[in-house]
Amino acid sequence: MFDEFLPFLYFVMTLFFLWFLHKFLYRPSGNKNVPPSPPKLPILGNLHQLSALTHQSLQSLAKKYGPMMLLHFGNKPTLIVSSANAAKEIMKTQDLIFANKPETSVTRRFFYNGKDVSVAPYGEYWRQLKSICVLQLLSNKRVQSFHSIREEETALLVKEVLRLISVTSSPLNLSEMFTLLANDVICRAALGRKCSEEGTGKKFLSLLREFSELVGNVTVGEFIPWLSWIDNVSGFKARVEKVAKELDEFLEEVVQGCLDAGQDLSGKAVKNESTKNFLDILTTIYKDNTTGVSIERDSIKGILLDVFSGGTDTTSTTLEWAMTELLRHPMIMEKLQNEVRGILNGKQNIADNDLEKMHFLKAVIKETLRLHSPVPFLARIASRDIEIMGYDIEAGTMIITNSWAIGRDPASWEEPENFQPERFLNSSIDFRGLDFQLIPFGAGRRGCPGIGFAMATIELALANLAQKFDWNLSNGEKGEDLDMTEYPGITVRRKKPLVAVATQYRF
Ligand code: HEM
Repeated sequence: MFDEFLPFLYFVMTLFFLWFLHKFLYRPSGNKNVPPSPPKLPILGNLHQLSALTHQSLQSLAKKYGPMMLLHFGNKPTLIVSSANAAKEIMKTQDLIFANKPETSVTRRFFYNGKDVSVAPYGEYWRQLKSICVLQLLSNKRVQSFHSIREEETALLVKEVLRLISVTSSPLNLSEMFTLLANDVICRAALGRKCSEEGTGKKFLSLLREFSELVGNVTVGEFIPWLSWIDNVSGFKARVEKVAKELDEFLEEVVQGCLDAGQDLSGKAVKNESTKNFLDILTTIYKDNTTGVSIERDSIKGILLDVFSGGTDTTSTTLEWAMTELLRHPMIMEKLQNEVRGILNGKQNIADNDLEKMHFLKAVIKETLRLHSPVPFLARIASRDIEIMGYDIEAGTMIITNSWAIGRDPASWEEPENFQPERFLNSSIDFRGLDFQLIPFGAGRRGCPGIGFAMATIELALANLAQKFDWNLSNGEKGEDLDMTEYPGITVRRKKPLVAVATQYRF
């Protein structure tokens, strides 16, 4: 009889021991002024208070505990930042102290132990990689040089809509189309080829999907190290290993292929500057020791992975939410169509200088990014003890800035939950990292270098869809009934794909 109770007794004793350990390890913070915290549990800390849509849970908690609150993810102290002022302290005033990003065993494995730009530790090598991204891969001039890629891929999107509406009256799956567009534009700019059309490329795209899922996964072992054996038993670590190995094989092959093909017999580069893709540029820097910049082979692969992981889902998600909001607000859609059709005056090809004049289009995109910041969290690590807004933050604390919540903060925005692009028409507020109430691309040293590239793709696609088609929801569904449920991940997409009915606009 007693034997039957033994496991239970062990269980209770283990819990008691862990509670005791916890009490011992979490020393009181003395006379330090720590930010407010919700009550936490032993072992779990505040993890039990988070839902799968973590940005929403953290927004709710911040309403109660304030714009700077200290949570514990397992044993990791984590400062949650939910206001523009606090974000400015982290990413502008004290940017240097918070220039490092947190690493996990998964990001270390995928990003070549920090040899890429997005998770590399702050320092001279990272600065070199970032300047390659800003000045060479994603400069305005380079973004312009990809104009024909954007034009051709957007024309294919329009052609596909025309084809589908000529053969079926079923609604179109816009989510799928935006994913294809974003993948094809980035693949061509990065590798000079379209991954969606050939066997190994298709496999690469499916590996990238798995990669996003794995990187976005919060595993028990990351926050409660002594439970990391669960990640082994569940097969998670084996999956990471398999996907990382296969991604590396693909990237290694394209890098070697470029190194083999990139020179003529005299050793000169075959391509001229205006036709170079990211891979050409990175392999040239790798081979050429005369520029004073040298990068490792792993960094070529790491940066390519950064560009794919940072540039594809974010772009397609922005398009998806923009069209969602336009379908929910037919008057705003009409205003956009009037602007685009008026400026183009029957002209079919949309040039960069046409887009420059489309102020309402730009306002629609800004408003989309305010309400639906595709990457809801900006992560940093405090490199030393520091006081922020009167609170003491310890070295090693993880900082999560909730850019999604800041975009909806009533302290910064009137009627924050409403989609009102007009709010940006007579306003200088922009998303380039200077106005902290709108930071979908982050800010400071670690801010996104791909803003120009992303905007060029998004503006052209949206302008074409608004000019060439009229749009409705399927089955007479009303805008206000459209399902807006979000799906968790590194980028926050719609849970259900966006489907809509298009009618060709006759000029
Ligand atoms: C709508 C589209 C996009 C959004 C919303 C977006 C958002 C972001 C965000 C939030 C960060 C982190 C910034 C921070 O922590 O302060 C980031 C970093 C980054 N993004 Fe983007 N991004 C987009 C498009 C792109 C594109 C098209 C590229 C490249 C072609 C790109 C490349 C990168 C890279 C390399 C980083 C890492 C920078 C670093 O750590 O220094 N992104 N992006």
